[in-house]
Amino acid sequence: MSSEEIATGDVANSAARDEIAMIHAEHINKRFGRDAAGRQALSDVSLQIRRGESVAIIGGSGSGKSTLIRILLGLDSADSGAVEYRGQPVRGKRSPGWRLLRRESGLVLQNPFTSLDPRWTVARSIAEPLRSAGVRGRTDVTAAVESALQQVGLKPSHFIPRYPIDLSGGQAQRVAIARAIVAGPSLLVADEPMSAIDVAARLQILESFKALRRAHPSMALIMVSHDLGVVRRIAERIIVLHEGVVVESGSTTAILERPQHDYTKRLIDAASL
Ligand SMILES: Nc1ncnc2c1ncn2[C@@H]1O[C@H](COP(=O)(O)OP(=O)(O)OP(=O)(O)O)[C@@H](O)[C@H]1O
Repeated sequence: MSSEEIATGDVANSAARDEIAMIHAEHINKRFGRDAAGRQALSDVSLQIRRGESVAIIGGSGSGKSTLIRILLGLDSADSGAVEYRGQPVRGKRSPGWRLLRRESGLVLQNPFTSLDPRWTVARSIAEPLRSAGVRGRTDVTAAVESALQQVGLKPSHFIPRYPIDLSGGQAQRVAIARAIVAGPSLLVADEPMSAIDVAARLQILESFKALRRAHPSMALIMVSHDLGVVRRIAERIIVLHEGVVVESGSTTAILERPQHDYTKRLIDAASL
């Protein structure tokens, strides 16, 4: 398809464009604080995420990674620029793109204990997105919860009755991942999913993500990570953010083995210390 065909932007082309970019973000700017002490968190960020691809967003602390993810998911608004999900605008909670994203995306955060309600059993936490989506049948919900637990390598009969307090950090994070994928999302977003987990359990989390990608080849994964070892194992493409600017992006091999930008070179050097 030519770029002219994509650029026409009519409804018929939305589906075609979806094949090319599931998420399409253009010229995103975001500033926190209006005065001189304010901070330009993102400057003119444009990117596309395709169906089924696995993309890592890397960058130092404060480079704008979480802000970018929040804007892509419609959880925060940009000052200027546009985000589309499957050809639909993501602009506030009434926008069609936001509604689609709410149904079709799952989010995994750094600390699983903040995303799981301590008063709820594992089964209830995992089932909650299904219930919000209107799935009511008890058998359907139980089957989906069990399947989600199996997909993250947790034995359903052991984990279904437990509460978060009975889980290790690694187990809790896998429950949080099960919750994020239980409704069969088209897009899974993970913001530093391993950084609060002890090193021994990180491999299991990584394996869970890899197994999910094999089981759901059309699901896109966006992962924010400081850990270039993780990024190398999970991502096909890397976007490098520095002070709110995309300084470089490309295939994982190209970025990690032949970085062009000094900042990327410094990140890679620091990771090998
Ligand atoms: N709600 C907010 N109010 C004010 N400033 C904010 C807010 N959220 C983020 N910032 C600032 O915007 C910049 C980007 O923050 P962001 O959290 O996106 O970075 P990050 O790359 O995810 O960092 P980290 O790796 O430390 O989580 C930082 O300077 C941060 O202090």
